[in-house]
Amino acid sequence: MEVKAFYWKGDHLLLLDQRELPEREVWLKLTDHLQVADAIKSMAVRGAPAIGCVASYGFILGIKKEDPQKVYQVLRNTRPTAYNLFWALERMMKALKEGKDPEKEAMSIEQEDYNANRRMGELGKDLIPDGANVLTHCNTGALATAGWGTALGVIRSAHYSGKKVHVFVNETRPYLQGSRLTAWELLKEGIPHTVITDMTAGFLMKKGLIDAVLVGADRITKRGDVANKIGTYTLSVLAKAHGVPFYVVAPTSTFDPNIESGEDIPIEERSEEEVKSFKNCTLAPKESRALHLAFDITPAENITAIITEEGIKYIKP
Ligand SMILES: CSC[C@H]1O[C@H](OP(=O)(O)O)[C@H](O)[C@@H]1O
Repeated sequence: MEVKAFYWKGDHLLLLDQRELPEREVWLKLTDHLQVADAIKSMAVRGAPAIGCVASYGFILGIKKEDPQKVYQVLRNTRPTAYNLFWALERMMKALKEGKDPEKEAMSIEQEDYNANRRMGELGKDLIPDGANVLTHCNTGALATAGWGTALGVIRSAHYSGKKVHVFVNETRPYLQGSRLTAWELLKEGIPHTVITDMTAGFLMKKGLIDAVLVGADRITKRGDVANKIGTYTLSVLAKAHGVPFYVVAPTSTFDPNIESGEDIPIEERSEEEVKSFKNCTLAPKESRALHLAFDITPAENITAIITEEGIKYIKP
């Protein structure tokens, strides 16, 4: 059975609490938009496409009792970087204004995202040679989307096409989306993988042990700059220095048509506490300051290709 991050149940949303993985599978029953907003803000659910889908269902729950504009704003204000959130909420508000069934709209958003992931998997799998060692950052799998995944979806598709693919999984401090979530997904399906600390990737590239890097995206600008999990930019510089192909995999719902340069993308800054401790484990003196930028910007010049459900855009030869 495929991994799912959420299930819409008509009058509530069942959400897998990703803060509890990999030790526990805890499902939250969300019955109003405030609970959904809190789940997004606290990263019980995360991942640009998943956030868009879940916010759409939160919008349905909210407008049963609240003014749609208020509901829209509450959900919109949860996290500032992932464009899919705004794209989905604008689509829901438009559907409402046009007299369409909002529940059908939200379910279409979910189904379209899943279909896009499968399509990107089919397109992207041919870029992964049989026997390849690939590196991925953060979590871009079923937990970050409506299912299957974006970058991890390409890796899944390559695996299920019969190719031998091994995945180096960047742990991705501080939330550990890689070591906690990507490894959990890959283990469930028996896809070979090795968790590494974030600082290991460059040395593996120098030793010729990485054949390609595949990452997701939270927002992509008109010129092809990409906002993604913090550490992505560093990986892109290392990949460029070592001649390793660097692929971004994202549906068209991640593309922001209003922004030219990545410098104009708002970068979420999260609590210092999330850097200085993890699940009650102290990682730094409580008196020390910490800087917690949740995303960074990778310039188009560092990207080999962007894979979308509409095709593969080669940024550079
Ligand atoms: C399939 S895109 C997932 C994207 O979202 C992640 O961020 P977060 O876990 O903070 O929501 C990361 O940037 C991934 O690439």
